[in-house]
Amino acid sequence: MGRKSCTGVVTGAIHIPTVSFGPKEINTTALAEFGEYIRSVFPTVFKTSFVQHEVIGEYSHLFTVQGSDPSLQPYMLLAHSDVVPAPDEGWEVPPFSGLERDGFIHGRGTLDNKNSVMAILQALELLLLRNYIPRRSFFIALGHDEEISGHNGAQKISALLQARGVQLAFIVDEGNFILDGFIPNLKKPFAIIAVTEKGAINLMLQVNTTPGHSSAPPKETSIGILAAAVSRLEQTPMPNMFGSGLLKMTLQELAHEFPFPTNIILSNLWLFGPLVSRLIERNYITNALVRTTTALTMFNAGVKVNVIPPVAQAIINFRVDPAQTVQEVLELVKNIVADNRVQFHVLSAIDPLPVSPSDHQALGYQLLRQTIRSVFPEVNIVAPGVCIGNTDSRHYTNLTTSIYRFNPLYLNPQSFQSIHGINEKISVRAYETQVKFIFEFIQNADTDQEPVPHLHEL
Ligand SMILES: CCCCCCCC/C=C\CCCCCCCC(=O)N[C@@H](CC(N)=O)C(=O)O
Ligand SMILES: [Zn+2]
Ligand SMILES: [Zn+2]
Repeated sequence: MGRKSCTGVVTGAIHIPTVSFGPKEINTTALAEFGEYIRSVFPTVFKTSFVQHEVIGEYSHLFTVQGSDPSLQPYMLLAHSDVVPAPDEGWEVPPFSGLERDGFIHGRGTLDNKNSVMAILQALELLLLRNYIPRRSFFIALGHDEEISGHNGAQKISALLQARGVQLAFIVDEGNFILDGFIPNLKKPFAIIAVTEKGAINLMLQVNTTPGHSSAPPKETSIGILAAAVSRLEQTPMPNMFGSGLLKMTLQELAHEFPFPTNIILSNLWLFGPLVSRLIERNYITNALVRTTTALTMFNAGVKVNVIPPVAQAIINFRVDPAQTVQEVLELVKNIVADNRVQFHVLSAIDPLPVSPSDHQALGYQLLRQTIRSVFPEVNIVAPGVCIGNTDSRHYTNLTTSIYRFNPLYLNPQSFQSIHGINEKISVRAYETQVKFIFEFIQNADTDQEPVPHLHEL
């Protein structure tokens, strides 16, 4: 390890404002500084002969850790160094201070996702310092533009590895967590490994009308027409897809942890499915698990107080349920808006990602499960699920069919709100446990043992 303490390295990382502001706006100075920073705090990683380091797309980092046994298929760990903006307002401590107080490191990126960047490199640094030589090769890919698409980071790394003929056994990225307090009546935490992620559409709606003097307004303006259209969309949720999704499987795995009568209800979803799906959609977080969500995120109109606005534009961010496609959602949207004065411009669209295997033979899934059981022995349930956000891992479907999105951290509804929100923080203990998790995971990936079917209680 360099000159800094275990958590000191995170503090320093948070301090560098690697903010992705908009589609093409990144803080290149901070990203370059971040590159220098990781070199200084993880010297062993950078000087080890069997660890190759490359800078891709100017600010992303690819590490190739050459294992001693070429017969084992390599895997890849992902994380990203950029963060979303964080204006000072509402924060208990300035978001880029990286202050350590009361057992927590505070600041933007402590959960999303500098914690993973630093924990992966720190775990590798510690292993190398102990002269550990991995058997299975692995890659570490640290994107620099995940929050605005991953086109210059993850996408370029993916293309480069494909050109080199690399195929991966599996990928582990950010995504789901060990969830605590999301389901009423369920006191115990449970780990969800996301085996797919929702799709996304950024749709711009635009209305053009003839400008004129505001003293004699027309019956409807571009703002009024557009406001009515977006309001219809907000008031008309997309269909509840509960019956067709992975969530049913997740809930069945959780069933026996609930007290009576919830355990019976969840074990008999063929009967109680409609009731359960109505309960799930009542909460805004769990609602995101049963349908395509509709978020009105931007609205622009008007040029002057006394001018009838010629153009009004709104952007809507949809997160597409894995049981639907982008095309299906766009059809539904057009039917809901039902006004041909409203133009549709799809700014970007991604279909939901394929479902990765989670059976007994799925190496990546089983290694995660095994490491969760070892590092978090109090967590009884590990189940596959859906990631409601998008991750850099979506750019790597050309290299593997096994993509798992899991952060080895506890998450409660309050900390969930801090991601992209205010007062994002990580406890020192949680960060140290994340390092331990990766430290063990890398070693578990080197064991001979193939995942073996485990016995089920009868
Ligand atoms: C029965 C299960 C209950 C589960 C409750 C759901 C709790 C949700 C838990 C974690 C979700 C956290 C999502 C993190 C995704 C982070 C990735 C991200 O921010 N991506 C951005 C950028 C992008 N690439 O588009 C995004 O906008 O999605
Ligand atoms: Zn992230
Ligand atoms: Zn994010």
